[in-house]
Amino acid sequence: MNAFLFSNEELTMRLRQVGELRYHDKHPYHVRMHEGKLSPEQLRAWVANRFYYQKNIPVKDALILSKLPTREDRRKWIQRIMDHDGTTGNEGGIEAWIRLGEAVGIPREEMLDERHVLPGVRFAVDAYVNFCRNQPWLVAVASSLTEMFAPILISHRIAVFEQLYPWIQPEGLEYFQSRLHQAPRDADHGLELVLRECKDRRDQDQTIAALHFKCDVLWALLDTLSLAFPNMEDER
Ligand SMILES: O=C(O)c1cc(C(=O)O)c2c(n1)C(=O)C(=O)c1cc(C(=O)O)[nH]c1-2
Repeated sequence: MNAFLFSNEELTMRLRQVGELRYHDKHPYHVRMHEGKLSPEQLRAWVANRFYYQKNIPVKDALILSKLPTREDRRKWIQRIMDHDGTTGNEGGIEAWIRLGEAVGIPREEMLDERHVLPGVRFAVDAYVNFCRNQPWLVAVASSLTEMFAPILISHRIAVFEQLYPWIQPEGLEYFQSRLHQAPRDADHGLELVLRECKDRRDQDQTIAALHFKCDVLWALLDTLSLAFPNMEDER
């Protein structure tokens, strides 16, 4: 069976290919965002619904943390939870996302009580958390590897928000600024674990499938938003 094992380079390339084909930067909702074409209502809907993803990230990271085999692995992974939940002196990513909400005009309590979260978004995000709960840690870690593709998208998003959505208060963009250094670090660690732990071709295929699944989660989130907040041209 190991005669068919991919080299580390080949596996890395195949994981990257999943992103090239299926990452959510190619979804029409994102494409329109980056063309400056989302209405304030559509952009607010994206921020309020993505909050449900953001608040669940440290939950799924805690599930993965509980399965990691060594202290060294857990010490690195725990940083993700601190990045999102915050620590003394650093409010963390969830708070930063709430401030992004305020910067686009969503009151804090409306983010916290989840009144804008659509059922399909809830199902997609819950599926991701349950995937990480139920799958072996190698597979769950592989599903986080969309972070390999996030920095380019996020750096474009910062420029797009500044230039094409000048009504957004600039303080709101701090979340994205911090992801620019956090995401590559997380992606490097996630990839290191995957390359280290894949022992046979079945493991490798499962990691590719996990990344595929995760791209579907992100895609489903945007499909749900597109249905609930269609473009005016599509309505005619
Ligand atoms: O804004 C984005 O497009 C985007 C995408 C992703 C991603 O690809 O999963 C993450 C994030 N942001 C993000 O901010 C984040 O903290 C994050 C954690 C994870 C993960 O699966 O562990 N993905 C992402």
